[in-house]
Amino acid sequence: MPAGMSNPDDPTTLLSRLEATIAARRVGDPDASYVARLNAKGRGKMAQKVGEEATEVVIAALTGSPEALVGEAADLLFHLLVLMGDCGVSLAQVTAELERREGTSGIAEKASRSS
Ligand SMILES: N=c1c2ncn([C@@H]3O[C@H](COP(=O)(O)OP(=O)(O)OP(=O)(O)O)[C@@H](O)[C@H]3O)c2ncn1[C@@H]1O[C@H](COP(=O)(O)O)[C@@H](O)[C@H]1O
Repeated sequence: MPAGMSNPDDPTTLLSRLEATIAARRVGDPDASYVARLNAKGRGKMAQKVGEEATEVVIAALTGSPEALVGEAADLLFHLLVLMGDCGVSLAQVTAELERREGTSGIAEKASRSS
């Protein structure tokens, strides 16, 4: 583990906890909660934030430091979870889809689409 890093939870555990926090805050006070504020602004704003954060990830990857990419990737994952929650899509559904794909080469999967 890089020096100065604490020992974080398992990534899936942390993302599940964040998903639960987001669900709880959604109905909170927009003056006190960023999630509640995003919820009050609606799905369009949530989707816009995902687009913005994705662009910032691209910029950090191409021109920034690895540390900058860490920050932008965290922003993107957070905003994606907010948007998914609003759409009724759970982290478990996404991990199940990734699990279904596990072991299938992307090259082989793409080739199978044309046959
Ligand atoms: N992980 C995050 C997290 N990551 C980023 N952000 C916020 O996301 C915002 C993004 O900043 P921007 O300048 O892009 O957004 P903005 O100023 O709203 O932008 P525009 O309206 O101008 O587009 C900042 O306010 C960040 O603090 C987050 N806010 C909350 N969380 C988690 O969500 C939990 C609940 O947060 P609250 O709902 O605020 O209690 C927190 O305990 C955290 O665990």
